[in-house]
Amino acid sequence: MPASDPLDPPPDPSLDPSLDPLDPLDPLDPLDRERAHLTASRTALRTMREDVQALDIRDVTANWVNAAVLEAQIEERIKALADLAHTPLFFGRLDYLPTTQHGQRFYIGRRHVHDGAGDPMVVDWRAPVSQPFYRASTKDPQDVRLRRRFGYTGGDLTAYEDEHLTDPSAATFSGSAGGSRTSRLLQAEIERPRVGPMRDIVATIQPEQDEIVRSGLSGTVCVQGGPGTGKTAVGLHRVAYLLYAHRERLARTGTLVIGPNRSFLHYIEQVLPALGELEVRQSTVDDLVTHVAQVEVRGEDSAEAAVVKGDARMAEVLRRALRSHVTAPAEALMVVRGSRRWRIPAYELEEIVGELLDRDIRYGAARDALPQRIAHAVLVRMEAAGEAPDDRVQDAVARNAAVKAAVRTIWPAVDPARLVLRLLSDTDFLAEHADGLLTADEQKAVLWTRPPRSVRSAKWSSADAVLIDEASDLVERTHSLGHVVLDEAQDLSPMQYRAVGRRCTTGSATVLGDLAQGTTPWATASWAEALAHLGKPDAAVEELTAGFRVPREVIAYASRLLPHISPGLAEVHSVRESPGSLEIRAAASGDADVVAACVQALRNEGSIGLIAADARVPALTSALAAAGLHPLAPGEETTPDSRLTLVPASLAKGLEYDYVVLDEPAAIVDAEPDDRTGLRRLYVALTRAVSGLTVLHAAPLPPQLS
Ligand SMILES: Nc1ncnc2c1ncn2[C@@H]1O[C@H](COP(=O)(O)OP(=O)(O)OP(=O)(O)O)[C@@H](O)[C@H]1O
Repeated sequence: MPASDPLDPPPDPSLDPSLDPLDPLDPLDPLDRERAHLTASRTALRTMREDVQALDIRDVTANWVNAAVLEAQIEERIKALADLAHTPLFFGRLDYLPTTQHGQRFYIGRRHVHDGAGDPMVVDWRAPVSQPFYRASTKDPQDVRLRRRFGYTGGDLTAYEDEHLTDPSAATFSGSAGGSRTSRLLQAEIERPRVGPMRDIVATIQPEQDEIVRSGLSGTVCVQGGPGTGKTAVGLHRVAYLLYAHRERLARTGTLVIGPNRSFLHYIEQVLPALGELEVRQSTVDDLVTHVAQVEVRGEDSAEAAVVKGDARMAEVLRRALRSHVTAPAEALMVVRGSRRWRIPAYELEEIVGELLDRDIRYGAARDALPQRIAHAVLVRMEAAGEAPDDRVQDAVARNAAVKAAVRTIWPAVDPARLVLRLLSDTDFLAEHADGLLTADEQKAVLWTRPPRSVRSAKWSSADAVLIDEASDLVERTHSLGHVVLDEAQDLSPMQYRAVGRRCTTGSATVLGDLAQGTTPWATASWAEALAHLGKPDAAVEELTAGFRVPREVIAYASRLLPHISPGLAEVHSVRESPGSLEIRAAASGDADVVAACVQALRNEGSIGLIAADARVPALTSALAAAGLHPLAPGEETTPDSRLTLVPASLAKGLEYDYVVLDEPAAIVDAEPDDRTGLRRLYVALTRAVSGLTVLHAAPLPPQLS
């Protein structure tokens, strides 16, 4: 584009090296200068979009298919170049020392913007040149002289904050709001009311989080972190980073985010699109496996049965049961071709079968290979008899009716769901294959008391679907993706880890969780074990301990439970400067007090979560309705007009609200099969609040809290 093009952005004073923004004699106010750069960047972005819109593809595409593909790509590009009013184009700036990057200045934003000459006006936060924005410090300035963060109100640039990384005498943070030892913009971001879905943290990713976000694609990372340490946020930003750094490879192989339930997935689903990534699938483990198993989950297991079904020993039971379908041939095989007959004796067939069983290949692949192996044996005989058969003859023999019939008997097709159905209904079949693996009691626990008639009529449980998934993988290898993020991983059973692991056998994973928040009877006891089941025993385990959600006083209160639920685990240290509020009240008049506490919480700005034991939800719904309050369900998006959510304790994990009213802690503990699980559930519920927590109790509080 010529320099005189009227669409060229106006000259940008912030990039004029003769004007130093830090020079007290500079007549321009730094904020005005930055606003001018913002305006110029927006104009440049508009021009980029208009350039794409004006592309004429008639002459460059040979046929309509290519044209349609190209048009779709252009549409995507136009969408990606939209200027969203409430998403600032840049949130930071780096001024390098003259020794590096030619002393250049870079504005850091969610996407790359360049001017008419192709020079960057905003660089993508994921570009290597942006990394010091997240990692540099006065101890290690990484050749950066100045780091500047910007504050926005609505879409307007209203504040900035500087760190002079090479000047030890400067106040740690200085800027339009004055000097401070901690970042006021970070504090403001953390304390911003939480109405709406989860949002990105791209402007304020912390150094230890950034290390995880930017770690390489080839390795699996496991992150242990207490409530609110940013595990989910880090996992999602890691996906965005990997898609930037390895776009082509991941476009081919695919990326998947796994969350604990659909309400959680609804809550997080906007983060990646906000970062410009629209192509990432999000799913629960249940959805993943039922899709493959092609069964519906309609049943529920007792805790005892689910623990056994989720145990890794079941993988071996299934393997044995599947292989038991292979039978040694009883008699010789006769193959007739033209006027000749070829006889393969039983012992030779047995050798072929034995060799296939010894090789570590899938049941289905071995079954597919068997006809060719038999045909080969026939060919050897033909050659010995002086014939000169070629590959076509071998193929024809492999398709011979007698060979096919032999394969059907020796190596029959097995339907994975039917196999599991039989294992769970046929006492003898289970006993035969679980011998030495499961005790008699364990076998009894998994057997159906009233076996279903068919796969379709069976009331499959979640754990059953995972068994079918395992069996399917034994028959046919599961397709592996390039990268899988597994959130709230601590709740998975060994068999579920295996199900996730086979979806990234040739790729890598990011495993996120908190051992103290494990609330399933099979919850993970150690990450080393979990990673072994996942098939990534060498993964690095990182720990995050800085808390960005829960106020100091509240996390200290909840942490009283830690020695009882996960001894040895580090307590979260809240980075929140403002104290937040914690109130613990004995409620005299039951539900009326809870409703009153919600009404009071609604006087504050932001979202309100009323968390209660699942069984209390109907009564509380009625009590709220009587007061004219109609709460949302978890995962439904809060809006400025509808800010109250009634959260059954079983669905609270991963979610957060500005103010939380916690109903009857003892009921939350009692609803679980054992004390430790109950206290863990309570720990989750106590750690959902961003600004204030009110605990109401009619029954005595669990003694571990005192
Ligand atoms: N660097 C950061 N800057 C600003 N906010 C952050 C940062 N890191 C995390 N947060 C915020 O802290 C809150 C908690 O983060 P997140 O939900 O990712 O934590 P978590 O470790 O997954 O918590 P839980 O264990 O409870 O699921 C979110 O609102 C997130 O946006």
